[in-house]
Amino acid sequence: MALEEYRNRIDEIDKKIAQLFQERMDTVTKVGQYKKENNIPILNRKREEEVLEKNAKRLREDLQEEGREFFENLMAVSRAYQQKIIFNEGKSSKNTMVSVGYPGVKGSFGYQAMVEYFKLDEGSKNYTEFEDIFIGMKKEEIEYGILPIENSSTGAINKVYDLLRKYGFSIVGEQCIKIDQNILGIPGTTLLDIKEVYSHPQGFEQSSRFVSGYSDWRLIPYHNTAMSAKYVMELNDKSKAAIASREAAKIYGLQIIKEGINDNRNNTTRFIVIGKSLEVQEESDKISVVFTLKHEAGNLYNSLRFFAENFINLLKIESRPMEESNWEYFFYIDFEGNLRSEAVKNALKKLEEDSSYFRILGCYKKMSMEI
Ligand SMILES: O=C(O)C(=O)C[C@]1(C(=O)O)C=C[C@@H](O)C=C1
Repeated sequence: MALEEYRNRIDEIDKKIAQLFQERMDTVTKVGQYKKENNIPILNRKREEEVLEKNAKRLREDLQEEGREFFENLMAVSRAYQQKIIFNEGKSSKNTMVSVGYPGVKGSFGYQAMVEYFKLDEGSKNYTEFEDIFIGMKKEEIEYGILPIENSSTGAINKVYDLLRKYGFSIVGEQCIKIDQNILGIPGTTLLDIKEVYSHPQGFEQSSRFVSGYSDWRLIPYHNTAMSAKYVMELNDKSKAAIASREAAKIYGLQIIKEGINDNRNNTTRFIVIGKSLEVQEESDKISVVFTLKHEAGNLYNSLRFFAENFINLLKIESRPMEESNWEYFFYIDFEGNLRSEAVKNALKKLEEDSSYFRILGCYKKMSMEI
């Protein structure tokens, strides 16, 4: 077949796709209208996953990856259209606009987590410190915030646990991000040129094995890994380097001097999405609570017993010191379940009775990440 004939064939196919696209967008508009009337958010991650699964299976095996990408983009276009046509009329309908605060700058892991979770970066705002996100929520600058809570190599991010309790916002979702740490420098830098390295303390800690091999390097803690990459780009000096992601190298025009320096190949950070209030949905399958117990023998054992008796699977326990009383703690517990389930209601009722302080932090969809 000649090129001309192939192009004619493509034109025919595109004609059909264009008709179907228009039909789909008209239907998407109706869904958008329904969502607006019923105060339902545009993004429905569960539905999108179903659409992707269903349609990938309809395709030949060698086309499934591309098919997923096609439908992912198609739904991103649908969402943007719903936003434009329905939610943006009369622009200031603040409660329907998703605006999210993330830590760091573009290219930070917080930024990546935000894009993954909300599937967009419009209406987002960056903040330097974790606490600034909580303050931004309080001042109603943003509706949601996304913050790292735990890393698979270095453990809990204590500051975020403390802020969660201090500000009283709720966890409404979570997102895991695979973390890669790299040595970045201006083009032409070699490992031997480097004298000073900038990164977030987490960046140093996650790459401690590699970094310990260069005892002459001065390690300078910085607000955020991507911000250190930006700073190194601005310094434009071969003796300065940053530890940050590949994404940050791309955004700030830096060269990757040494790739994948994180000690743990499966280095993953779990982020939580915080909102003003609880958002319990049918598919929510994880709950977080914080409580304190009277300082008496057997109290923690007794409270955890309520979970075992109700066959509830505990996922994580973390303790944080109470500033006002030495050697007493706030316990943060994550467990499987939905707040509407009887077993969960039973366990929480008993736990609340036994606690001197008790708060449900959130009930949201658990993100499992195979490694
Ligand atoms: O089914 C919906 O809830 C829609 O709004 C439609 C649609 C789609 O394009 O298929 C768009 C956005 C949602 O995140 C999920 C799916």
